Amino acid sequence: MTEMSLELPEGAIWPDNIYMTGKSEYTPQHQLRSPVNLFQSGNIVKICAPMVRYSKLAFRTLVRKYNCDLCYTPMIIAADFVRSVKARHSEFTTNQGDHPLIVQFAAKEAQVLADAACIVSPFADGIDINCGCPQRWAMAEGYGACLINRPEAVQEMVKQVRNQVENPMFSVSVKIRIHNDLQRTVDLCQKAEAAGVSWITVHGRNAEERHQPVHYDAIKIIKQSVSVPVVANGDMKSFKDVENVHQITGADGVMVARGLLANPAMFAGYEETPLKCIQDWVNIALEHGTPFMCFHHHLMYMMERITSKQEKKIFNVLSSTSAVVDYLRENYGLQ
Ligand SMILES: Cc1cc2nc3c(=O)[nH]c(=O)nc-3n(C[C@H](O)[C@H](O)[C@H](O)COP(=O)(O)O)c2cc1C
Repeated sequence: MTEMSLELPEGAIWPDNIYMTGKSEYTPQHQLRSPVNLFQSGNIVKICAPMVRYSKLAFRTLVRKYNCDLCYTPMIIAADFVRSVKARHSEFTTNQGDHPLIVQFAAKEAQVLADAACIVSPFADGIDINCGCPQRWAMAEGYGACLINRPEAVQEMVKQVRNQVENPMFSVSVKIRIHNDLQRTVDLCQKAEAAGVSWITVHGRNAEERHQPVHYDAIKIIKQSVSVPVVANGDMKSFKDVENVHQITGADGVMVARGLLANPAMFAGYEETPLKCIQDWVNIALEHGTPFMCFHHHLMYMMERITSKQEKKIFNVLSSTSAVVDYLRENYGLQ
């Protein structure tokens, strides 16, 4: 398969016959946009986290305008993706400008993950294995954070993707939480490294922790224990936080979720969402035909810090895209 298949119109969904061709060919263009190269630049790599319902194509397009270097899709269940045409169509949409892009999968079986990786490999730059989701349903299914206790299973998944996706520049990363006993996390990371993982993202909390302070010291120890790049994640709300965490941990990259929802221009150094960014979101979302709920939720997040209680009372209950656009025009002069 060639780059031609990337020339579908904005927001197009890839036809199923393209998915099913499986293995992709390696082309020099892949090398140019390899995410692994980003880590070799020496600059801290700024990453938009995987976020179910939120890190979709329209939002990725927005954050890329504001200095985000690398974007993740929301988590996709690999088994459903491989099995169901409907799941593929609803879960994965991309376009030509959506690079570098990592598709994050929830998986527990190496062959299923490798199949899913082969399907997306012509259209993305890498896949990530979710080893951090602490939600009860995910753990019960054997996905997410319970994988940090199965280092051999993680190794096998990394190896199978490496062996079965032909493009050598295609990345295979993992996103983990930490153990109470940090030595077990170090062991997991070293095993993942031995299996050929491209980089490791560490959300510096254990699977039980929610709002407790992030253990940046643990991320620092992990960074010192492996040679592959390490990405720090957790509680960065401003560019200053990014710089602090970079300094404390020595991490090669930073991954941000809620900070970018609140201010998609954060990586460009803005302290709060600039009006220009809100206008960009309106333009991008309308262009992509973003469903109202998603369009509105993002605006509520972005405007949280810049609107009064009174304004929120009105804005948050608006119930159609046209009502939101009218409100923004009348109150903020947006188009
Ligand atoms: C709305 C939302 C959706 C999320 N979805 C995912 C996901 O699909 N996969 C994943 O690995 N983590 C997911 N996370 C966790 C984040 O990627 C991140 O690890 C966590 O929020 C800590 O980073 P933060 O402090 O920058 O928000 C999600 C978080 C939020 C807030």
